[in-house]
Amino acid sequence: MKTYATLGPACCRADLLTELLDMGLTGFRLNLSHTTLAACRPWTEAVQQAREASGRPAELIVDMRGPELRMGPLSRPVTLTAGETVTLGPGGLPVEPDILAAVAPGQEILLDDGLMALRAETCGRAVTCTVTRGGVLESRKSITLPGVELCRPALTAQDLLDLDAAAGQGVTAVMQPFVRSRHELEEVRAALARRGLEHLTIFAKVEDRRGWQSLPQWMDACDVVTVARGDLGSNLGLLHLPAAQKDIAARCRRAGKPFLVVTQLLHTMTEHPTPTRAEVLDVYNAVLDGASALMLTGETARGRYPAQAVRWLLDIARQAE
Ligand SMILES: Nc1ncnc2c1ncn2[C@@H]1O[C@H](COP(=O)(O)OP(=O)(O)O)[C@@H](O)[C@H]1O
Ligand SMILES: C=C(OP(=O)(O)O)C(=O)O
Repeated sequence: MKTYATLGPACCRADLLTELLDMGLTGFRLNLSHTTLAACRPWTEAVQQAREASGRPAELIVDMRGPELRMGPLSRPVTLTAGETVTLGPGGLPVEPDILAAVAPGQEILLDDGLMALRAETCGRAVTCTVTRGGVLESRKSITLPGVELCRPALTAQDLLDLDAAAGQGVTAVMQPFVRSRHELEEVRAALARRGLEHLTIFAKVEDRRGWQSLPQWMDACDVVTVARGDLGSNLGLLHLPAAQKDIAARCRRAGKPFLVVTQLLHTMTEHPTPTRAEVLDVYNAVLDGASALMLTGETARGRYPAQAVRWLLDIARQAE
């Protein structure tokens, strides 16, 4: 079983990363939706120090921006209260123009993997919305328009710059968001080949219905299918996520394809030192369903108990195996 932890302010110290590798963690993921590779040099150096201190190779996966929809940067968190009106776009919260153009009145808009929700009221260059589920919105959180699909390139200009820096920063794999066709994976492979990085592993994230349904057409063009339950849950509706995960697992098993399960595996451990029974069962079941890899996100990137979360992940996986 391969196990990964997402890098973030809560864990990026060489001594802690070494401890995680010594426990048996396979490697780390850097989510480039929140940063650039160049800006993370101190973190990638900490990974290199941990490799040397532990004597383990430690994979380093960069998760590209790709076609994923994100809120723009915020200088500080914004509290959204149910019932209030909020503006997206010029004069309001930063959102890219192609997202605003795709919104029609009545559209549901989910923020931060569905933690918060809005309903679009009036649309134009800016979109006014009613907050239907409140919360605290932080910088560059995910934005989902259920049922709407934007046409975006597989790799952003920043992704290409990040790939330029990959060889010099010890990157071993890329994770491509919102894969919906072979074509996108071929673009990623070509971008890697142009940089002499054809040896990098490609993880392909299933994040919406089209990605799920087209899986048989593109599965063999990646190395590891990734069940990205954050966006997949928001796009399908949370109630449809279990069937989707089971179906993807079954298809991967039949094809002999490795697959990774990620997001909220041990979410409670972001704030608490132990997981819930439900989380322990979820991880155990993912292993029984044939997952070849598991990945923590916020638990290690920003949580209070990164080392304990990794310990639990490894222990549950071993117990299941
Ligand atoms: N490189 C980073 N720099 C700062 N904060 C980060 C970074 N990566 C992750 N985080 C924090 O950890 C949270 C959980 O990580 P992740 O699941 O990868 O992000 P998201 O939920 O936004 O897709 C992020 O929302 C962010 O608050
Ligand atoms: C891991 C995921 O991707 P991201 O953190 O980029 O939303 C997910 O959607 O489950």
